Amino acid sequence: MHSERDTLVIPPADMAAVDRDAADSGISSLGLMERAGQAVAAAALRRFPGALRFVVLCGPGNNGGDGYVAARALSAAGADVAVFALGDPARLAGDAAAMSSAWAGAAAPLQDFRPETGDVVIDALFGAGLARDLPEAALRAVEAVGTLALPVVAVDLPSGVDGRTGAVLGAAFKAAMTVTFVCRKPGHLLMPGRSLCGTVEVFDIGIPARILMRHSRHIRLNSPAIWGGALPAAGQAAHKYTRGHLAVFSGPATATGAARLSAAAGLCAGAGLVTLLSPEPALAANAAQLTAVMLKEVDGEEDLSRLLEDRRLAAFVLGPGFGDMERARAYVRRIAEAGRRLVLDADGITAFRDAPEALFPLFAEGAPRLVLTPHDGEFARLFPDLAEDGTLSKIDRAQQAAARSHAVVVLKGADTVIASPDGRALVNDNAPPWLATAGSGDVLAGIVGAHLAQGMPAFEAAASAVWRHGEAGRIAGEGLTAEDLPAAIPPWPRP
Ligand SMILES: NC(=O)C1=CN([C@@H]2O[C@H](COP(=O)(O)OP(=O)(O)OC[C@H]3O[C@@H](n4cnc5c(N)ncnc54)[C@H](OP(=O)(O)O)[C@@H]3O)[C@@H](O)[C@H]2O)[C@@H](O)CC1
Ligand SMILES: Nc1ncnc2c1ncn2[C@@H]1O[C@H](COP(=O)(O)OP(=O)(O)O)[C@@H](O)[C@H]1O
Ligand SMILES: [K+]
Repeated sequence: MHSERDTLVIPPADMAAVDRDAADSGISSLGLMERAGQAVAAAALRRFPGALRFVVLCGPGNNGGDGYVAARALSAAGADVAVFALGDPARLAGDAAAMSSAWAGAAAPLQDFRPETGDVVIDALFGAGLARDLPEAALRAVEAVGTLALPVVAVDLPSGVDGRTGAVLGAAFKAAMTVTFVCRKPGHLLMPGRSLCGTVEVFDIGIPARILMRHSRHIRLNSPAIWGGALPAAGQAAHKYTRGHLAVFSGPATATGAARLSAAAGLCAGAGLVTLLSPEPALAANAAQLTAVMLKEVDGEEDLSRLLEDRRLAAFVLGPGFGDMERARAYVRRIAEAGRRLVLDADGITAFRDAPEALFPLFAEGAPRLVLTPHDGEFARLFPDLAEDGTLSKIDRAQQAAARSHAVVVLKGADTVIASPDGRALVNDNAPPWLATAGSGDVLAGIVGAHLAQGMPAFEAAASAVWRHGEAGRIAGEGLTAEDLPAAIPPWPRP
């Protein structure tokens, strides 16, 4: 399990501030670079002991500086090393210049690099400072290395990956492993960057936690270290109502399965009771399929109002297969007015596509009570301007959406981001690709609902649900269908 420091995610601009603070407090930046480059060399030797030659590609900034240290360390370990430089090494400045001078071997121009089978490439062209598309010589190197499928060890980030957004600038190396320093950067976690990093090793080069914390902006890797303590303990005396009562709205007779998936997941995720609220025409279809999940007819606002008199109904899931947009909006209003907690998914989100401003004020008061679980398409319906703004990272988008809606936003995908209106954001990395299957999102909504019903704060409820959903995907394995997921939800992780 991660320690809290292991979960830190710091964007490159804030890392630059960390570096400045470290220097101001008397920490030698040259020493940091030495440790960074040594760590790269050690990792490369460990992972590729049979390399015929290490080819170190050094860029024009400090990432290149790390490369020169790695070249020296690999050479000192007896390996065959060749260095190729982008730009004239004589024009390097500061620490990178010092490390280039300390490299006793030659540095040929990058244009002369001809990869050979058996090479292991150390990519030290660009890291945190990449500011625009890769230059031509770097693009050619990426292509040549890709053609021979040579293993790449990336220093800090695969060159071409934007450390802030995970976007590819022109082209990028596809690394077998990435050795980064101090903590993860968003580009290691956000797609497509994550898929280009290979295994990520985070190396502590000795920057004290007090400096890191000063510049960390509440972005973390989603991990039980963050929310493990958020589940209220079920004492010996617990009964089903103390474990929370979740209600899930069913769709019409022809579309009941999605809500049943949510309900089943809610029960498996720990809600004491789950009731499916069904319109009259869908009662028979639902009744034929349910056992532990209870069934109740709710066919209009009056039925719902009566139901809301039962204060034990703590949390609701609305959206999976729901279908009726007008009724969705009316139900959401009732639930909000009754002060209940709501997971709004799928059709429940789409119902507000033309009028998101009608949704947000309903849940504006007090601690967040609304959890929105959009995929990218649904997100664009509620937040079209944020979806279109190409300068924003996925983390930025989720954070701004959460602040605007006063909801916890779960922006789904391979790199699901969970954001709170108070600015906290988590990036999830445990979901296997085979979770992308019809109905998988319905299961997630049910898990979030179960956590809300148990009284967890909305952010922790959502984040832990995303993590358990990812674990369930791993446990159920490749080839799973959404129906396999509820039974695979792992127990609550105890630290
Ligand atoms: N605390 C830490 O984490 C530590 C970090 N360390 C290391 O420092 C690295 C960050 O170093 P960095 O800031 O010098 O940035 P880096 O990526 O080398 O590139 C900057 C240069 O590239 C240039 N440039 C940019 N884009 C370009 C393009 N497309 N095409 C052409 N040129 C382009 C840019 O020029 P400019 O944009 O100003 O014209 C500038 O000259 C970090 O990734 C890690 O490896 C360690 O040493 C130890 C401690
Ligand atoms: N490539 C992927 N890797 C891992 N998880 C994914 C990937 N693509 C989607 N997911 C997850 O699968 C689920 C799909 O939900 P959703 O898009 O609502 O589909 P559905 O409506 O069919 O249930 C989400 O939890 C999402 O985060
Ligand atoms: K790099």
